[in-house]
Amino acid sequence: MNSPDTQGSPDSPGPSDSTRSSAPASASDAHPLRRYGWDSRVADAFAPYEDEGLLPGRIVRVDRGLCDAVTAEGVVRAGTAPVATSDPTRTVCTGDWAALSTGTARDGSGAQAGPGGMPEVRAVLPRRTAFVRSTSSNRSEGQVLAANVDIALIAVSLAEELELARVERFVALAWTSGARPLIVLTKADLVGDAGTLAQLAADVEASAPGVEVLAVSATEEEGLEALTAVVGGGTCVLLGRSGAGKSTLANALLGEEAQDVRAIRDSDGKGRHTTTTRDLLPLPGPAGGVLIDTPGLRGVGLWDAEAGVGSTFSEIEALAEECRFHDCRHESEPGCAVLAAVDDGTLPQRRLESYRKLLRENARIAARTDARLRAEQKRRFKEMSAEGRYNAERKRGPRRKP
Ligand SMILES: Nc1nc2c(ncn2[C@@H]2O[C@H](COP(=O)(O)OP(=O)(O)OP(=O)(O)O)[C@@H](O)[C@H]2O)c(=O)[nH]1
Ligand SMILES: [Zn+2]
Repeated sequence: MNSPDTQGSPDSPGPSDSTRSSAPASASDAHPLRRYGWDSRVADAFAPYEDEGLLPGRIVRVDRGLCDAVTAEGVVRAGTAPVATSDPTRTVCTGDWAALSTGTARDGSGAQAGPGGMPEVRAVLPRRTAFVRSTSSNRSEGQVLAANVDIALIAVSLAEELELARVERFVALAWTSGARPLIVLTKADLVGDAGTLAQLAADVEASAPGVEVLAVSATEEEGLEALTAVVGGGTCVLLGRSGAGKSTLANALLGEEAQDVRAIRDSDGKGRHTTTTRDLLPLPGPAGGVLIDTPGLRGVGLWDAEAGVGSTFSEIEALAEECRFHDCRHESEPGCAVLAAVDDGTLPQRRLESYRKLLRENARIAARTDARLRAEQKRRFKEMSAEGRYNAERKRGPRRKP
């Protein structure tokens, strides 16, 4: 689900926002990018770049060598050469916060734009969270699909039999990214009675300890208010199998704005040259927030997901603490608390099997990955997420090119 849009669209901050921008960019409340997720943490991370006359922006779309970023001046097309890297986990991606040179900074001190006057991404701010997928190439590397996601909405259709292992897989993916999973049971109108609905929700809840579960019906407009309240203000993505109702949910969340945009596209068939798609769309409503829906994200696979799998099966990990052997594999070891729980019926056999399967899947992907490259990526990712990294670098001097 992508909504095409033109530059300077109605949902980009307009003139009224620019007049407010006489306040310093670090004042997060009234910031023109507030509805795109600007908060005090982003403001702090951006502060040093503001001193350089760069503009903050959030990446709404990336394609080869170029990106679209929403800034206080609207959507700008920018080059990404200054932040180019051979590490696919570090390439600029949708959802990233960036420092841009546009040559038109408000106070006139704007850092020069790149070749040909093209705005450029000069730096990518540290990511809070990231969805990374394993690429299908032999030399497996992680490829980052979306950054700074707060909530992963996992659409699970109630129109068909629940596949709990699939739900667990998506939950593991969400935890791995650093985002909070939220399970949305879709098509609740197709469930016969309230008792059945409650039972289905309970089954899902048991498979996702600590994860909120909401039932909605897009057709009956039920549960949408609760969902809107949860996602409002944050950055969310949609995960779920084909037909789970993701597009329908996206439309419901995006509201009339998205439909208006679609109407524009439909009126001229396949779209105009001036029309570009966006992978990051603002949510209507007072709280703001955005929905990221990038190609590939919906079908993302595990990558370096061991901890995420652990969080998904937290009750198994807790039981494992009680196993006699520290390195118990919960297969046939004496004194295994996990197997004991299966025996006495407190842990469903299905759960244990699902846990093993996901760990195996993750291990397979890890084995495929060049170990050295992976260690390097991991180290850099840690670095990137470390708060205050930028400031530390400033004190140390400029960063060496990788
Ligand atoms: N009855 C009912 N049907 C729904 C509801 N939400 C979605 N559907 C239907 O379910 C089907 C699949 O919905 P989509 O939103 O296209 O699902 P999707 O997850 O985006 O599918 P992909 O694009 O293949 O990934 C469509 O025929 C929808 O009309 C609902 O709340 N109630
Ligand atoms: Zn054990």
